[in-house]
Amino acid sequence: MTDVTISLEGGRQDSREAGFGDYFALLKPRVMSLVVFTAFAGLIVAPGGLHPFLGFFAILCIAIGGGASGALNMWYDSDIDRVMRRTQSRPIPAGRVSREEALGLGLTLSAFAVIMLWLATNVIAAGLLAFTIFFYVVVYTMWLKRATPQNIVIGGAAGAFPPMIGWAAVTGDVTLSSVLMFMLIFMWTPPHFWSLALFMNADYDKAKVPMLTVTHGKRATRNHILVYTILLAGFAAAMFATPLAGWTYLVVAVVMNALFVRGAITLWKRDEDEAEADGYKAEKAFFKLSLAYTFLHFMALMVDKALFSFGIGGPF
Ligand code: HEM
Ligand SMILES: CC(C)=CCC/C(C)=C/CC/C(C)=C/COP(=O)(O)OP(=O)(O)O
Repeated sequence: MTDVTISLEGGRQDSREAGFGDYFALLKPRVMSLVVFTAFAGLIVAPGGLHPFLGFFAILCIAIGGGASGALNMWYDSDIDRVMRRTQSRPIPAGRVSREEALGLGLTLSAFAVIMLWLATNVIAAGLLAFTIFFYVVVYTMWLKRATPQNIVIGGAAGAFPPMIGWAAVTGDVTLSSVLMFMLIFMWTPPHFWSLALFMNADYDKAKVPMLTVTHGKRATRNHILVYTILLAGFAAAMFATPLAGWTYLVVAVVMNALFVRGAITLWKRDEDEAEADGYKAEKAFFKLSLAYTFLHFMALMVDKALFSFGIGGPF
């Protein structure tokens, strides 16, 4: 373990020796938990089956690959992370892990995860994992994030691939059903992130990251959240008419989309004085709801798959 004591302007300097927890934090474990869960859902709802050991190993590879992409994101973004309050105590800006170590860890784990997934399952799943890491690190982090307020709309595709990877690990292909799961996350990402940006705007402003809240203001961001949430609700409802979804999905989709649209309308109606006065309560609640939204939709798809296998429900 290395003791890094470089001086980093703005970062919260911490010269204690780096421990396992610091290297683990580089993998963005909290965010990746939902990424891994959606990959797991893709694997479960795919037709056919994988030996439980191989299935577990495939999910482990996706988790390692996702974590590695988080480390590469932190390697490249250490200058931004040093400026933003939310990210200042991450291992690199805090001075506990060097950029070189994060780069080395990210590249090694990426290669390991892709090769192992290939050996354990197939080239399509491994290729998708490699492409996802590339998309998050190169397309989103290195290019779009600092270039355009559409950064997360396009870059969000990276976070939408994991269920496709899980599906491909079982079937070895990319089909309409796996693309539908991709689309659900792809359309969910903008409301998920922009609600957070509403109460984290000062950070992005300070770091000069062109998030929509910075370039077009919070009013425009609230309008965008509403439009994307309505589009998402339409798409989520239409997914009921596909063989992937059953009655559990329908119930979850109706409840969660009603709540999500209601939340988006609440955010749309609020002005900044009101939001500041109550500490962005509604925005924070909407962000939390966004996490439950994805978790429950994918959970419902898995429950329906189990019910189908008992002959209950059956594809619509
Ligand atoms: C480009 C797309 C995305 C952007 C820009 C984005 C941005 C963010 C940010 C800035 C946070 C706060 C992170 C922190 O804790 O420091 C966050 C939290 C989170 N995101 Fe996303 N996100 C994206 C896509 C996703 C995807 C695809 C998933 C999973 C399917 C996801 C799951 C989560 C979770 C679970 C948290 C909460 C972590 C916690 O408990 O602190 N995000 N997101
Ligand atoms: C399997 C695999 C490779 C999965 C990757 C999934 C993926 C791309 C998730 C995106 C999640 C995320 C935290 C984006 C944050 O944006 P940011 O990096 O701008 O956030 P930050 O400010 O917290 O660093």
